[in-house]
Amino acid sequence: MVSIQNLSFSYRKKPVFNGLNLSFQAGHVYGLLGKNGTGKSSLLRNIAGLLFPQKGTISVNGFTPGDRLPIFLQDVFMVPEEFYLPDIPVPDFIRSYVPFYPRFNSDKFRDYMAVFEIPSDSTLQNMSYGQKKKVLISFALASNAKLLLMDEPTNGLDIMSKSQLRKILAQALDEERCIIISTHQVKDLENLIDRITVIDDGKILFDQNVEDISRKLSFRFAIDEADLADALYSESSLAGNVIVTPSREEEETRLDLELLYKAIVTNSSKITKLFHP
Ligand SMILES: Nc1ncnc2c1ncn2[C@@H]1O[C@H](COP(=O)(O)OP(=O)(O)OP(=O)(O)O)[C@@H](O)[C@H]1O
Repeated sequence: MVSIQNLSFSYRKKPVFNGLNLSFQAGHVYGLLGKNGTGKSSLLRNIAGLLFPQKGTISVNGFTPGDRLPIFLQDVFMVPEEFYLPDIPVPDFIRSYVPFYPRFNSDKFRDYMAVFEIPSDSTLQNMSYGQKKKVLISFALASNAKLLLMDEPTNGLDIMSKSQLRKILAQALDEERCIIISTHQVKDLENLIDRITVIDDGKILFDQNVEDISRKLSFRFAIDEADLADALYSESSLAGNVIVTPSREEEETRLDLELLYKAIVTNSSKITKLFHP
């Protein structure tokens, strides 16, 4: 659905990407991870056609985002970290924005709002940041856009709302849809993301399916000193040393995204070798 080839992008004085290659397929939820300032938001904005590459190409459903053709825009929805919504009643907001999304589904919008426990006839003016975000996310999903770009969607959501969001996103995913989520709050989206892409210093540090990660890596307590010494990453906790280590045969452990991320950024060469022997 999204194909990025040889992308170079910089702000006036700040190079962000130089020759980035990456693709995103329909039917998946991608977790885009990376340190502050590595370019996650800039990448999402390039994909949405809000920023333009200096070199290279981006193709989304066969369109070049920077052309901003209406037929492209109706199939892409970006939920940015910071956003503005007008101080108007929700029904007026819907009436104003629905014409841009011909496949918008009002019933689904009401369903998502109900899951988030926000009355569909309320007013944006009286809402908190988190409540407005829920309206925007409900709109994004109900738009039926094939590509959903979400920048830190769980920021500002309370604990219950985070699980409501996971539920809604899981419901909204189908084979035609691709959801790319940039986040630091990996725990919030565990069990939802099915491919992890880590960007570091403008490059792809890691890009693997959760299934392959679970097959190749194990997340557990160290058995003894030797086990600890062999680990790709370790962290002490009250219950013992937690480690990320290559899986032994037929060993199945629960993927811990936070530990995985730490292992990737601290020991990327060994992890890369494990996935690309
Ligand atoms: N409008 C801008 N003008 C100039 N430089 C910018 C602008 N926006 C971002 N940058 C710089 O570009 C780099 C990438 O920023 P970006 O916001 O894409 O990173 P990020 O990975 O999303 O960061 P975070 O995790 O903190 O949200 C950073 O070094 C940042 O300082």
